[in-house]
Amino acid sequence: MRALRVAVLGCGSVGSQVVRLLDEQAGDLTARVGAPVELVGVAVRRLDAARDVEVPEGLLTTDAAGLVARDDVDLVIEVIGGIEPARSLILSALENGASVVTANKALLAEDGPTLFEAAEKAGRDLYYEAAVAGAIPILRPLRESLAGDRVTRVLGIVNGTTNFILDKMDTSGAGFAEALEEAQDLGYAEADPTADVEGFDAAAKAAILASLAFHSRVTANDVYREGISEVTAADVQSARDMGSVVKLLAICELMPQAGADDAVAVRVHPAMIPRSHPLASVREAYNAVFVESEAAGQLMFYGPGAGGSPTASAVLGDLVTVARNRLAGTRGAGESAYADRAVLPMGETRTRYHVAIDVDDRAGVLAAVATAFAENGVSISTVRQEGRGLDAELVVVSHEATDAQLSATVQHLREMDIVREVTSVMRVEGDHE
Ligand SMILES: NC(=O)C1=CN([C@@H]2O[C@H](COP(=O)(O)OP(=O)(O)OC[C@H]3O[C@@H](n4cnc5c(N)ncnc54)[C@H](OP(=O)(O)O)[C@@H]3O)[C@@H](O)[C@H]2O)C=CC1
Ligand SMILES: N[C@@H](CC=O)C(=O)O
Repeated sequence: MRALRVAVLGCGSVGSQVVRLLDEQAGDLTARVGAPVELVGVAVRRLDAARDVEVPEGLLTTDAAGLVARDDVDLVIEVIGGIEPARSLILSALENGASVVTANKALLAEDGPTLFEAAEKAGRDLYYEAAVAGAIPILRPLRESLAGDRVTRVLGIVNGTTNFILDKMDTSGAGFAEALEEAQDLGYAEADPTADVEGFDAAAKAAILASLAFHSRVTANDVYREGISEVTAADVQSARDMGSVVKLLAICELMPQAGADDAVAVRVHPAMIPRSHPLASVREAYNAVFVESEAAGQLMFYGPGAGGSPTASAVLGDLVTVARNRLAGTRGAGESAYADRAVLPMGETRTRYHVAIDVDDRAGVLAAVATAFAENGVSISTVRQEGRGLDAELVVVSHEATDAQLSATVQHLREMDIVREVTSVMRVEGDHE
């Protein structure tokens, strides 16, 4: 029986675990695929770097381009990350007839269409389950299990590092900097944590989720993004006071448009959600994705969203599928982006705000604040006032309005004489009423 030949590009956190599992589970993989799976090369940047796995003699190479150009490679696993050389290597692998498995969310979100078109042209598979929420099977359910349903909303905690930081701030009262330091000490956050804390990683994952959920091409540029670096201990306390918790959410929604096809709105930002919401109980570095669809209703997928071994589990799952397809001479479902949906700008997205304001404690202040909301077309849901002597704190939660109306209201408040400071502004998701 001819073996399926696999090349792995990258042998870091994820690649080393892929190489380990290929060795440790060789027997089971042979049984599941229907042919032996043979590792034929592992491309890295530095041959002499310490590795978490012992790579078999003679397989390490710094010539990734040469490895993917070999005509005896059936399957290429790309776990280098970033845009280049990952994109060129994947394109070259497909052109040379190999099927590809990747965990590279940054590349898929930036230039997915180029990769999908190349896979289509080559008649090969391109699978990427590991790119969103690590070990959690979420892309296959969206692409296959829910293919007969109509998904209307996907709400996810898809970045483990920021969930760990926000959870720490919530449980210990720590500030952002202190919680980030702990995340770095524990190895969750990178030395440069920008992609995680500023929401770029979650935005890439949101683009991938939205593309699959709504059968339309959504790229990272279409995603409204705010990170968590501005979230303060006071914001987190404010959330606690109203029975809520702050989470960095990736929100993908189908938005009905009068006389036109539904548009999509995709955003990543910190938001307060009630503690009773299923996503509120997602602690530490765990991920969860909450899917709403017309026929199935509400579904939740939960598990470890990062780390070498969990991510390698998803990579190996794809490897088995792709290898079976290869043996059967078939292809998987491929991309399903038949709908060319408009992307709604953030200003037109409907949301709710929690606003905490430090005001002069004098007659008429509540009426003046209520007027500012009304003049911007925003209806108030709840108001809480606490007098503190000469000043008072007002906490207002709005009803749903467009994001543009809500941010204009905040600007209006900032310009009012009686407002000393707007101390906290955060979007609110889930039913607080
Ligand atoms: N880590 C995680 O928890 C998760 C990661 N992912 C994704 O998986 C992918 C890999 O991530 P991760 O394992 O953490 O990354 P690492 O930085 O740990 O590993 C990257 C690997 O790629 C190698 N490499 C870098 N540049 C080149 C090059 N030009 N040619 C050949 N090899 C190269 C490095 O070689 P060397 O070792 O010699 O430096 C290293 O082995 C990324 O796309 C990431 O987004 C997805 C989900 C979770
Ligand atoms: N940095 C990411 C790793 C997985 O994608 C995270 O923290 O979730």
